[in-house]
Amino acid sequence: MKWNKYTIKTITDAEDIISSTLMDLGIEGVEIEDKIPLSEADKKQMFVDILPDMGPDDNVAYISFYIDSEVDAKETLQNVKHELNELRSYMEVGECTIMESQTEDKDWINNWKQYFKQFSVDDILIKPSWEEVKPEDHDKLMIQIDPGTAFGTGMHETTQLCIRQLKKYITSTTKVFDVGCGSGILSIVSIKLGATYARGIDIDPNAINASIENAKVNQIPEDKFHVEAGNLLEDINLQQEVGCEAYDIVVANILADVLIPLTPVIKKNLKPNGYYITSGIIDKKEEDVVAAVKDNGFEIVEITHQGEWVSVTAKKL
Ligand SMILES: C[S@@+](CC[C@H](N)C(=O)[O-])C[C@H]1O[C@@H](n2cnc3c(N)ncnc32)[C@H](O)[C@@H]1O
Repeated sequence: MKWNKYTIKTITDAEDIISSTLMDLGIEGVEIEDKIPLSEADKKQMFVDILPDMGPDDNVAYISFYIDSEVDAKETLQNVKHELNELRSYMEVGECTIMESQTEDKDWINNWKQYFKQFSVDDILIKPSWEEVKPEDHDKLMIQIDPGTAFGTGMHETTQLCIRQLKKYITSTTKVFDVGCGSGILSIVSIKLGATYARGIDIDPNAINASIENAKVNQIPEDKFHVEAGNLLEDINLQQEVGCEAYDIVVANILADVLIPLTPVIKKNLKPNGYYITSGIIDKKEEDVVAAVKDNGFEIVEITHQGEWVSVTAKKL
């Protein structure tokens, strides 16, 4: 299916009202480009730690929407122009010119799937649920993942760093707490490696559905894996509910800026001598995380690297 792309040039202050006006006109999904830096909350959710320099905010914003090229867009465009003129009568909306272009043939929701191919982390095969296992991989430990819109195909360096550390410390009696579970990949790998139980939490509600579905596809028994939505950093009830000194391993693949304040919380959840496996740390922030971990009474066991990413594994003393 080909799509016509319509891009409105406006100003940042008018982004919200124009977006909701477009939605009121039945346009589903808009794309906004501007130079406003991401908020701290956006950065955590999107797993972006260090932002490219975009230059100063020039107050210009572009709002794009898409219409199936086979559908007559004349009436919709007339309505859009009419509503933009209405807005202009009582607020500043900038130029509000509309540029038109045609996009490639794309399935916006599923397009990323062409880049997710099966791959191995040592002797663990991680494959999209829609691919077949190649004959040469039949003796590997197989994990099937469909992350949907949650984070966690396993292809990211930080996920692989965590998997390699989990392999070193999981035994048949290990209970794992997977903080920021995303697709559930680290919990599923833990149970497949022999852990007796895994508990996942994530602030992203999409992650919960993805984790439940992925656990089913990987035949994880229901009593071995529980997952729920929540913010471990801010929800004190959740911190207590997940259990004090309840886990042999806490794995947290989250940004350094979240890991640092999360470390004293996680210390309470870990059993004495338990392992704290972290990643999501960009190399420039390695020292900050190491310092926070040591300050909270952990002993650093190992620091591993892949590309520009770092994993710090520590033991609760
Ligand atoms: C990089 S992803 C990791 C996903 C998966 N564990 C993996 O290794 O591929 C980080 C996840 O942490 C979640 N997250 C960020 N801050 C959190 C918090 N305070 N409490 C719980 N989850 C959080 C995000 O929503 C995101 O799904």
